[in-house]
Amino acid sequence: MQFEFRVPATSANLGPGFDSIGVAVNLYLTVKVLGESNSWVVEHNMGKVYHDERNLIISTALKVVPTLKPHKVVVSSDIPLARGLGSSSSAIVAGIEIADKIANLKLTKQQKLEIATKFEGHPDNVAPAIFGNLVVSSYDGNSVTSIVAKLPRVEFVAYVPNKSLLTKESRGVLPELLPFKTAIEGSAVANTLVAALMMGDLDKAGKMIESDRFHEHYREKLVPYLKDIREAAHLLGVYGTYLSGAGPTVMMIVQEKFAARVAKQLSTRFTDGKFLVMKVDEVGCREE
Ligand SMILES: Nc1ncnc2c1ncn2[C@@H]1O[C@H](COP(=O)(O)OP(=O)(O)O)[C@@H](O)[C@H]1O
Ligand SMILES: N[C@@H](CCOP(=O)(O)O)C(=O)O
Repeated sequence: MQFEFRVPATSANLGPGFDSIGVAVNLYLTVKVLGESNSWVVEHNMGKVYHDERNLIISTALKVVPTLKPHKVVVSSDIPLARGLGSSSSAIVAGIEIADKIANLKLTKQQKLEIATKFEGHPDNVAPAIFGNLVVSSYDGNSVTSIVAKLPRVEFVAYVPNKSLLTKESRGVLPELLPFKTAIEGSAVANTLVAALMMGDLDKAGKMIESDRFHEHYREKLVPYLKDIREAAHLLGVYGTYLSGAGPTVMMIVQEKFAARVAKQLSTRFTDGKFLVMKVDEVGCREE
């Protein structure tokens, strides 16, 4: 059996939407399944990533269907690894897709979302990787409730540092508990963000994106440049700046057509990484 599909990268949190909100963007993990083989073989040029059944894509497929027959798979990706652009979520979604196709499970998107969230632990990246667009979700440890929404017309500028940061390490600096007052403030900010996005009020959305109470403050020591980029971005009229996923990428939401200019101007000052201009992916995981 041969098939090909791709999964978009995702940018999670948008500030206060910690573990809940994410958006699909137009960088892709492309997977070609070439046919049966004596053992699992994954061809790729992604550096330190396994080529056998220990590869996250394959280990995920085998978690879904342990008896899945081995295949030869060719993977290419323009999603940077461990940079806060959801590479592991895209790999998990790809693994579920492989299991679904080879074993003819006929899973619905909602079933794929439930499985992916269980594996990843939170739905904010896997949901937009599956559905495309902006997705707001909640997960109670058992089932996931999601709303897929279109964003107003904006572009994204990402500062992707040269140095990686594993999500696990960046979650390690977060507190066990939040004071009740902080939690209430954080929830109000997140609610207002979603309402502003739905009404297309990008100025208020930007203000809320930068008012997170849940995680950015704790992670600042891992991403000291966040504050400086945010300040510089304000001078360029950017709507809002946030830590993409667990970082280290810093994401800016920018008025359409200004993104290239913002990226160019910031790249003269922030030189220990690259700037990428992205658009929303409105489709999510799809067959090629
Ligand atoms: N396409 C892929 N194939 C196999 N493993 C992958 C792939 N993409 C990501 N991974 C694994 O996920 C790790 C990064 O996950 P994580 O720390 O959550 O960062 P990210 O923000 O990129 O999701 C990589 O170091 C690699 O082990
Ligand atoms: N809500 C998570 C999102 C992690 O996203 P990733 O792209 O860094 O894997 C978090 O902030 O830890």
